[in-house]
Amino acid sequence: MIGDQFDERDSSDSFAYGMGGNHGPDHSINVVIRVRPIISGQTSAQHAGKSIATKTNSKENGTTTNDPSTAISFQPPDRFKYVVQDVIASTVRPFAFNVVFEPEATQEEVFEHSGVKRLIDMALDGFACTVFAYGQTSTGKTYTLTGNAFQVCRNNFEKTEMERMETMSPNKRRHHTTPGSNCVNHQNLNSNNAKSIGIVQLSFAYLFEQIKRRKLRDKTLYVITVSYLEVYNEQVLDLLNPSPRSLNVRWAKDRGFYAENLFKVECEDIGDLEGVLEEGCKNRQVRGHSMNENSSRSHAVMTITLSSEMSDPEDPQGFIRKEGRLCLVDLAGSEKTKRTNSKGGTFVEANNINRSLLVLGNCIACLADPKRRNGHIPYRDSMLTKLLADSLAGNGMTLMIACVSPMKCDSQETISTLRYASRAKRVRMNPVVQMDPRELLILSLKREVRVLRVENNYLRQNYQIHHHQPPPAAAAAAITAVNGGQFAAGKFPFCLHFVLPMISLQLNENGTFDANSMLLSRMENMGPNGAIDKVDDKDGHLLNKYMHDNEVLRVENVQLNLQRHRLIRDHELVCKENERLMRKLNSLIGKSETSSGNRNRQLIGSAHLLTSLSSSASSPSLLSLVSPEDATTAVDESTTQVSHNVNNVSNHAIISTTTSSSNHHESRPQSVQQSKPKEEQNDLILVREKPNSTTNRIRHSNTRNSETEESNTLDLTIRGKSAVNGGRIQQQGNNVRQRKT
Ligand SMILES: Nc1ncnc2c1ncn2[C@@H]1O[C@H](COP(=O)(O)OP(=O)(O)OP(=O)(O)O)[C@@H](O)[C@H]1O
Repeated sequence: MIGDQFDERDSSDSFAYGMGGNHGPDHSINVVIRVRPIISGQTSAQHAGKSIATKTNSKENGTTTNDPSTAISFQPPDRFKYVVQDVIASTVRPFAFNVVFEPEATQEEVFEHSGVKRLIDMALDGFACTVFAYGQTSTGKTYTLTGNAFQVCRNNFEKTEMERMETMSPNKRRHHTTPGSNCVNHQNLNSNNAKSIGIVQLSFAYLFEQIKRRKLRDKTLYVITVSYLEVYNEQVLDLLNPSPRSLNVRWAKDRGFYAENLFKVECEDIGDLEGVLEEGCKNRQVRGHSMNENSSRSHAVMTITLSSEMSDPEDPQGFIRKEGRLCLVDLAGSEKTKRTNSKGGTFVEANNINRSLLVLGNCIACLADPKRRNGHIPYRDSMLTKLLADSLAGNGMTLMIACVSPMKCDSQETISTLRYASRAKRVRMNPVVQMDPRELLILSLKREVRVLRVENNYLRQNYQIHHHQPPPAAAAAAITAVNGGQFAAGKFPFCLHFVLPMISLQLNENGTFDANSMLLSRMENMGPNGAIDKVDDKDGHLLNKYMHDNEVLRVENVQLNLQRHRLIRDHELVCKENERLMRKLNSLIGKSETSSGNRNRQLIGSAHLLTSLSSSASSPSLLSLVSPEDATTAVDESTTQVSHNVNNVSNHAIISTTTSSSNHHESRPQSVQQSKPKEEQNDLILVREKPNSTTNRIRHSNTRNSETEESNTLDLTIRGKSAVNGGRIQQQGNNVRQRKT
């Protein structure tokens, strides 16, 4: 094997849950290459001199040389690159893939390192996963998927059938139908060499191993159902229920394209699955041509549906149900009819195969092109692309195993297959867990209830509301009012008309109501008639419970939010009022300055303090952290405190200058203006040391004290904005200096 083990980068955790609306991270189709060995018989005259050994390379003196006879060679040190000789154009074409299986690779190695195991794990987790084998005829697609056990058995069976038919009368021969699955049974399969089984059988074993492990680990229970169909000459035939009538392919919004009336078999153990595989292989259209004596003439699609049920880790009474899917697709090989010598029926089959593979190529080309990806994709041009539409661009994960021949004579086809594969590598996938819409709704409601509870607690804490449950009657009344009377005592009509009114309850940050995107997407997923109209008793009970919790919390949260907005508005009004008062104060100061002189300078200081207080009170940090009510109280308190401090400043100043006055100890900011005696009017001059400094220095000088003839200066340092934000002004003792001049 060249390259790394298949990229195991993602765990299912990284994917989204949903029904297609919920988008997870982008992933591209994974592509691995398998080079078939030269098989006995190919050294015939047809291939003589053209066959090649794909033994990769040899190193001579540190440089790499490739065997000139090989069509495919690998180029160390870049192990992921290899070149294919284009015999006709006499050039080499470089290609790069993450994983390339050399001819010596065993079936087990392919299974281990191709990434199939990871896809099975994802399917068990609820994703839709697809493995498909693509390539020219006779490159080993069927061998890679199912080994050669069935081919050997089929040959034996066909031989004995021919012999029996020859002994029959013509009339009997006409009415003779193929017997059941007697030719290939479980014993047959096991009696074959283990190497001849393919990754499908290995997948079955791994699947049951994992199911057993999960059952023990988290008590997950799985129900496995299998369907098996083929697309033969553009007709869909059921391989488990053979009938000359083909199945119709229909399209539904929630399912995409699907084959109508397809037979599904429930499988309980690995034997059942292998029986289904045998039955399908036996009924599949196979014919020989000059390049492959067992050439598949149809595209075969086996779909294993994995319905799981596990207990919800977040709700001991609840269950999570998912529906994963594993699709195993063995495509018919592209062929040049000249080389395969196809005639008659085989020629028609070859044309149909080539045409459907061409349409598949066109779809891949569209999906791989970022400009065309979102435009029209021609899925409807063939039955194959209709059935693979989901695997190509749906919400699952896809692995392409591109099989190529090592022969030089096949180099053109090999190059074309590798181009195809390179293009497929660019197709982006969007894995989403497949869940029943009803289950998904329950899960999303549960999550919503949890989120609403957190929000509710937060709001209660912020607004210091201590009762934990809203009054049920009030809440129910509120819900009834909001839902237009359709809420009836815990019983919810579960359809669109119920969901619609809930949308009107969503309140955005601006205080206006808008639609809830989650609910909208839920509505979209429900389909026009409300796909979840009917609920059974158990689910109905759960749904009612979560819907009820959800509604009560939602209504309560809306009320709390309204309260919050009202408080914010009140707070803003208080701030505006403060500003208005400030302006009034300033104008009063201006008017009285001429008449009152120095006394009013003191008020300027107060005004500045109030201004800064007012701005700090309306700061967003305060609003966001403290409830408006608290904030308002804080503003009031801080105003009072500032007033006190202003007063104290004033008093200190006065104490230091006019020691005889005692009235000032009781004075209030208003009284600073009104009741101060004239002879005690002091100068309060606000001096900024630096224009942007946060430290303001208040210089106080009494020039009016004519009695003592003293001019006292008081320096007060007020901690600037930060202290003001806290609603306090701190006088720093060290910075209070009295100076006698
Ligand atoms: N890796 C391999 N090891 C051994 N034998 C192989 C391998 N790959 C293919 N073969 C053999 O090559 C022959 C052709 O393989 P197979 O039928 O699987 O090709 P195919 O691509 O499915 O062809 P078609 O498209 O015509 O159905 C078979 O006899 C098969 O046993």
